Amino acid sequence: MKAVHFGAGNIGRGFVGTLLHEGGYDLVFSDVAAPLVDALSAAESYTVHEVGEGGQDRVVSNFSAVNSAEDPAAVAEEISSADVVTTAVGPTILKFIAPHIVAGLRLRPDQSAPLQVMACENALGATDTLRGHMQELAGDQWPVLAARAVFANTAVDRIVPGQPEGAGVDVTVEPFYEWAIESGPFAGERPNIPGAHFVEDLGPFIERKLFTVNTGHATAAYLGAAAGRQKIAEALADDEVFAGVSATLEETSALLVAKHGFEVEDMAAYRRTILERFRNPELPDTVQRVGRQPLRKLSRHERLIGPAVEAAERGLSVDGLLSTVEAALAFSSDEDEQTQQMQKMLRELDAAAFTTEVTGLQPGDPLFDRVQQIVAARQS
Ligand SMILES: NC(=O)c1ccc[n+]([C@@H]2O[C@H](COP(=O)([O-])OP(=O)(O)OC[C@H]3O[C@@H](n4cnc5c(N)ncnc54)[C@H](O)[C@@H]3O)[C@@H](O)[C@H]2O)c1
Ligand SMILES: O=P(O)(O)OC[C@@H](O)[C@@H](O)[C@H](O)[C@H](O)CO
Repeated sequence: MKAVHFGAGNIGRGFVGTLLHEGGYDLVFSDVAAPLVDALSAAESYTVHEVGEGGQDRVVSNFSAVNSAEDPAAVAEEISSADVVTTAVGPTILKFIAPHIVAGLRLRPDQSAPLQVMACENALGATDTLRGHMQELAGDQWPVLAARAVFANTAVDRIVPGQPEGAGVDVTVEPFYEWAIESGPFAGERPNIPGAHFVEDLGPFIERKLFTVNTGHATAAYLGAAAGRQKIAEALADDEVFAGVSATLEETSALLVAKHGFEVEDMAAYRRTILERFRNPELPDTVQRVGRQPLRKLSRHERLIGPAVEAAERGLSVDGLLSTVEAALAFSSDEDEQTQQMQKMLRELDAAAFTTEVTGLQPGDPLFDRVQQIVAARQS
């Protein structure tokens, strides 16, 4: 069995690649970072160090690496004979992955079992987004190519921080993981991924993950940065940040209970587990990594505005979520392009234009006025 995985970064090596390896797949990593591809090509194995309670080392082997920028033909060739394709590149990069999968499907023999495609990104319906890009590219050929693949949305959860200098291709991760995959598309022939669970309706799972783990994480990062903390664990040790994260997560839990019927006690237990994960003192995770790309995180269907709009429509509290939005606007980073772009937009656009462009909220939407006021206050 063979799996081609796009994005050999933190979660790619530290989670998706690890589980695919443990499921018996020969792995082909595809990335555009030449030093990373070279390092993987030169390595026979790498070690995933799980740090924190119950953590152990896991060794990943039987992999190769291809640079998709330098050798797209080799990537297409690998996909033509693969069983599974996964991605962990970031939601905005999926449009650059689509041409490779389309090229691979063109080469794929009709009698092959359908290629199983799963985008493992922090976004609602990421695989649907990838398939949409592919369909657009394939044009009239799409019905033929689409018959050669199945597409399943997934929700992946494991905190994989940025890796320290000199770690090579080894990865430090938390012991916890969860991978939920839509079962419907597979018609019985599911990929062999130990520890993954298959669900008929992914909607509640991905929203529970994105609007709890990622909303809470973003809140810890933005409030933590405002309080001068560098590590996520340090941010959580600050009583005010902790109170802010807890308040925000109570709001998203109330929404998830109302919308999907999760039990109140189950959501409380889920929150406790997540807060413990954030507090893991052995995990070198930073507010800079977790707060990266604030324009994506402030967009309409993402972890802050997404649940805030739905909570407001139900008459639920959104004060905590809006405090996180306020802190996000103050976020600064020397490394992150989007953060600098956000600061530039705050300087150049008026509050109404910024609110519309960044959050997707329109005048007349329930939260538009409150968000616009937060933006205006930031600009004054
Ligand atoms: N790190 C985590 O804790 C975590 C957990 C769950 C989900 N995710 C999601 O996984 C995705 C990746 O996150 P990450 O933390 O691993 O980021 P990362 O930056 O460590 O890895 C992304 C990798 O994608 C590569 N890449 C960029 N453009 C590419 C292209 N066109 N083709 C092939 N590879 C390309 C980069 O070179 C990099 O190696 C994001 O969507 C993120 O939200 C991350
Ligand atoms: O990857 P992002 O930028 O969408 O979000 C940053 C973190 O919240 C995220 O990477 C988490 O560590 C991860 O989603 C945990 O499963």
